Amino acid sequence: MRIDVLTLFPEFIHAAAAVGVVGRAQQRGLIEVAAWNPRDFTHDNYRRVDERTFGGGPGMVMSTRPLTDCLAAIRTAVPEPARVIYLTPQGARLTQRRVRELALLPRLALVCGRYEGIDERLIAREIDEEISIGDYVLSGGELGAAVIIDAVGRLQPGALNDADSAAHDSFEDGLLDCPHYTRPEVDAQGDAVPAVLLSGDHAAIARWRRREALGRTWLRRPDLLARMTLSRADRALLDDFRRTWLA
Ligand SMILES: CN1CCN(C(=O)c2nonc2N)CC1
Repeated sequence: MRIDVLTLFPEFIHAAAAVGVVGRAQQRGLIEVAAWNPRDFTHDNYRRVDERTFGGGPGMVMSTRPLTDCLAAIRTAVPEPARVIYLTPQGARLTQRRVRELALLPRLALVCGRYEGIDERLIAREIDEEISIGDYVLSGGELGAAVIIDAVGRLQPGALNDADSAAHDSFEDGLLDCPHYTRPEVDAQGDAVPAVLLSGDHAAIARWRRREALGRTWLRRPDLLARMTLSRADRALLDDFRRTWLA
């Protein structure tokens, strides 16, 4: 997969994509991340990339001409067409389901706005999809781009090894992840690892993990549970968790 990022801060994108699983995926040739700076597509002495907004009021808007020329260069950089995504609070909230769909595409182009954003006509003309990473306002789209690069990059075949398995990540099956424990078995405060995890009984461990994932989702994100149709076995595990929790 190739991801092109239009950003005034290429160094941020390169740094975010160079570490961890995504950095390793790049080294393995599983993903390619390229950053493009619209400032390189300006033609004035000051390399201006912002303009005043029509209608007056505070805030600037990113200049359209450098963005248009930068996007044209991105589109023609390689033959593969890209799905062009604009990061914005006005976008659809990013979900793991959408991440899994985006991870299957051959190429993405992520447009990172700064200031008040980009001209609405540019959105209508150039943007395929608007995505928000959450209901809060950031200073630019770069953090959203980094989120997409990481979430999509780690799902590329071969990116994760067993230690990083995405199989039981939160949201992968609609549920939050179960709790995790490592050494020591009993910590300095005297808190012990749940005995089932030390039992070697893999079936019991799997049941415990599923029960905890169901219970944690019920407690923390009932909205996720409401969207699910639980199997008879899951309903029994959740009932057991609820009985214990409410006892
Ligand atoms: C123009 N700029 C405004 C701030 N911004 C965001 O707050 C944002 N991006 O993605 N999810 C978000 N929330 C990016 C775009």
